[in-house]
Amino acid sequence: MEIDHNFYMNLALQEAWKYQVLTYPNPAVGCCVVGKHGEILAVEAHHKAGEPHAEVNALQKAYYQLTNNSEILELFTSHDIHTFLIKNHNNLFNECSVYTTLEPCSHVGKTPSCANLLSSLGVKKVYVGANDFNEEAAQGNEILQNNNIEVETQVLEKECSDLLLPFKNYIKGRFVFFKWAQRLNGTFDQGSISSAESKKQVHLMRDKCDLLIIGGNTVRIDRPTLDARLVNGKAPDVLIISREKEFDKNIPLFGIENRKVFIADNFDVMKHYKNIMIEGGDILYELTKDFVDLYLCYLAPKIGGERAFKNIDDELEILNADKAGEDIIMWMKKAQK
Ligand SMILES: NC(=O)C1=CN([C@@H]2O[C@H](COP(=O)(O)OP(=O)(O)OC[C@H]3O[C@@H](n4cnc5c(N)ncnc54)[C@H](OP(=O)(O)O)[C@@H]3O)[C@@H](O)[C@H]2O)C=CC1
Ligand SMILES: Nc1c(N[C@@H]2O[C@H](COP(=O)(O)O)[C@@H](O)[C@H]2O)[nH]c(=O)[nH]c1=O
Repeated sequence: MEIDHNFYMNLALQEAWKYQVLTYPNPAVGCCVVGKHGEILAVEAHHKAGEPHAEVNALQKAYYQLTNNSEILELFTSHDIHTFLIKNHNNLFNECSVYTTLEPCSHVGKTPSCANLLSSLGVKKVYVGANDFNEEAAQGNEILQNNNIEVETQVLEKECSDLLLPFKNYIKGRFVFFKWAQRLNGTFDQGSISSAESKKQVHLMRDKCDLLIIGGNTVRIDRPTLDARLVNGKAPDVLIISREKEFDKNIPLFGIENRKVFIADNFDVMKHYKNIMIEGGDILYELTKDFVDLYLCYLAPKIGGERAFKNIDDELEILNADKAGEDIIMWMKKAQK
């Protein structure tokens, strides 16, 4: 395998996708710090809005790799890590390169500016995937260049832009993704399919989304709860898509405090929500295909079940594939025809 700039950027991308959607309303971002001999010092991502950016997490780990000083690992806020690095860097990063999927931020918001931090540390070169189109945070490249840091842009630009698709939609007002679990023979029915790790990931996503859409039949068959209990998270509001008006109110999803449940044969209520997850089968897939932005499939190494996605003639493009426990997880968008 050729170890080139794309190789390092790919590591940053792969790490960032693990937190896709979980950084809402922030973008998913990854960062890789490389030492003077090409050795990987850190591969990190932004985990959650309000917490350190990918660059800060990666520089924290890289500092530890270079110094073995574990004091820095005891710091958790972006502000504390910035302050520590600026005070203690001792020009350690002068020969290091930094690969970041998104232009380092220029503005001081909930966290200090990453472009300023990289400038203060005097890193050798910064490789950037996609430029920031969020006007508030853009101009990071310019700050770096004004501080004599070499900057190379558009490294794996298409892949880094795809990573930002949810964020672009948050900014426009609404992001919708369709998630389902299936077996190797394409079936999605008859109970538990996913690994424990996948189920935990799905609960992290439920915790972050504000509306969960589900089919009427699923509610009648599964009698689901649709909360985020595996991660002690909050339960999203629920929209049941159905031709029926009434459901058995003893079904656990109706018993969750502070949750709204809508029952409708249309999607109008979506206009009040910004981060929407659909958990559905083939019928819901057809009903929602005009407005779904991304698809997320958990593929389990199992065979069984009965109902599969049939009579659907669609092509999707895989944007990222990873493992979640025993399952393969795939983020996809509609293929350009
Ligand atoms: N593996 C996974 O990730 C998932 C699996 N499932 C499984 O799928 C099975 C249930 O599938 P099903 O609910 O059919 O599939 P879908 O998730 O595709 O939901 C479709 C629902 O839409 C409603 N519907 C159909 N046509 C219309 C219409 N024209 N207007 C409004 N509503 C309409 C129906 O509800 P109604 O009949 O009330 O009108 C139907 O139940 C269950 O076994 C469940 O466990 C479900 C979700 C995710
Ligand atoms: N079986 C299955 C899923 N099924 C979805 O999860 C719902 C059950 O949610 P809850 O009652 O909160 O546990 C169910 O109705 C269906 O929408 N999802 C997955 O990620 N993997 C799985 O294997």
